[in-house]
Parts: sequence; C-alpha cells; structure tokens
Amino acid sequence: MSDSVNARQRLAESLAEAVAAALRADLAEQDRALLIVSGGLTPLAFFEALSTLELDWERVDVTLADERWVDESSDDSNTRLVKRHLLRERAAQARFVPLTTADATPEEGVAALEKSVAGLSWPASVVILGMGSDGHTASLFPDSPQLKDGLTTEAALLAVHAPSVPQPRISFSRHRLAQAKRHFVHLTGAEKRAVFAKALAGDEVFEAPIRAFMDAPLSLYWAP
Ligand SMILES: O=C(O)[C@H](O)[C@@H](O)[C@H](O)[C@H](O)COP(=O)(O)O
Repeated sequence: MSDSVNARQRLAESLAEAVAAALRADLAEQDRALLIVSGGLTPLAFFEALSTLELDWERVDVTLADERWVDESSDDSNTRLVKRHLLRERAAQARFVPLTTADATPEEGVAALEKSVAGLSWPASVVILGMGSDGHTASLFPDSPQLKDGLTTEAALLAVHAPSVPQPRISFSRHRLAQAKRHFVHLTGAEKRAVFAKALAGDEVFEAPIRAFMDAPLSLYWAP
C-alpha cells in the first residue's frame, strides 16, 4: 500500500473512533442519537471502519447531509453508498432515514421529507461534512441559484439545482446542519487542503460555502 493509502485508512479509522465516542457519549444522556453523514467518494473507508465499532446502534438514526435525486439503484445514490458501506456489521442495527421519495423532483418530495426528518433527535449529535474542490459542502454549491436560500432558510431541507452537477439534489440547510453538537470535516488530498486553507483565510461564503460552518468549532480530518 502507498503512503497516502495508508494515511487515508488511518484517517478513516481515527474519524470513526471519534464519531463513535461522540455517539456513545450522547446515548448515555438521551434515548436516540442522530448521525448525519456526507456522500461522495471520500467517506467509504470511514463508513466501513465505523460499521465495525461497538455502540448501541439500535438507538442511532443515520441520515445524509444531502442526496442526489436519483434511484437507489444508481451509482450516484448516496443512499446506496451508505447501505453498502455503513449499514453493515454492527451498524446494520442503525435506522436509516433516506432523503428521497418516489416523486419525480426534489421540489415535489421536500414537504414529505421535512415531515420524515422532523421526528429525529435534533440537534444532531454529529455532522460529517465533505467538501468539493469548488468549496461546496452538502449540496450548497457556489453556482447554485438556491445557495442563498440554503445559507439563510430556517427550513431543514431544500431542493437544489446547480449547473456544476448533473442531478437535482436535496440538501439540509446551513441552519440545520450548523445546529449539530459536533462538526467534522473529512478531506483528502493536496487540492482539497488548498481549497480549505483558502476558504479559511477568506470571508466570502458565496464563493466557498464550506465557510458557512467555520464560525463554530470544526474538527478537520485530513490526510494526503
Ligand atoms: O453527495 C455529495 O456529493 C456530497 O455529500 C458532497 O457534498 C460531497 O461531500 C463532496 O462533493 C465531496 O465529494 P467527494 O468525497 O466525492 O470528493
């Protein structure tokens, strides 16, 4: 294995330990705990590491920071990724709350999904954010006409379109994600390190929406 593969595996394992510890701490104080994960490719090893850790998974709800509006059979489905790589081993006992419906568009599905997520254990115990090389996080994209709404609405969810991505999306709002008790950012590679450093140094949230989460403690997990 190359050095960076090793480093990414170790990163995934230490993030999994930190997330499991946070969930255990909250489950000691409350009936259920909510874990919000991101999709994309980065979290795969983290999902697999977390799935093997011991905690009272039956009392954990898992949902996504954002989802692509595609069928679960699609390679682009974050639900499919979570089911295959996280909801297995010990974590098979967790309850997954999807962010899609049978509706043709996220605009049609969003009201039902608002109801479905309303009963979860807010504030979320943990949010794990990814970031794209354009500085987006969740589905808060710099080129999206819905970005301003996503950064300001107090609704939990919104339908999103962006020229930079092929599928319509549904995303938790900045407001709902920011309320979580703990935020982890999971990144790999030199390019994302540079984008994150630039976002940290600047103040224009519309250029790099990840900035919208930088005014509260963030635990950054990065490996080459
Ligand atoms: O569904 C998604 O695409 C996401 O939740 C998204 O915000 C993701 O975290 C970043 O795009 C990073 O994706 P990668 O890990 O694939 O680079």
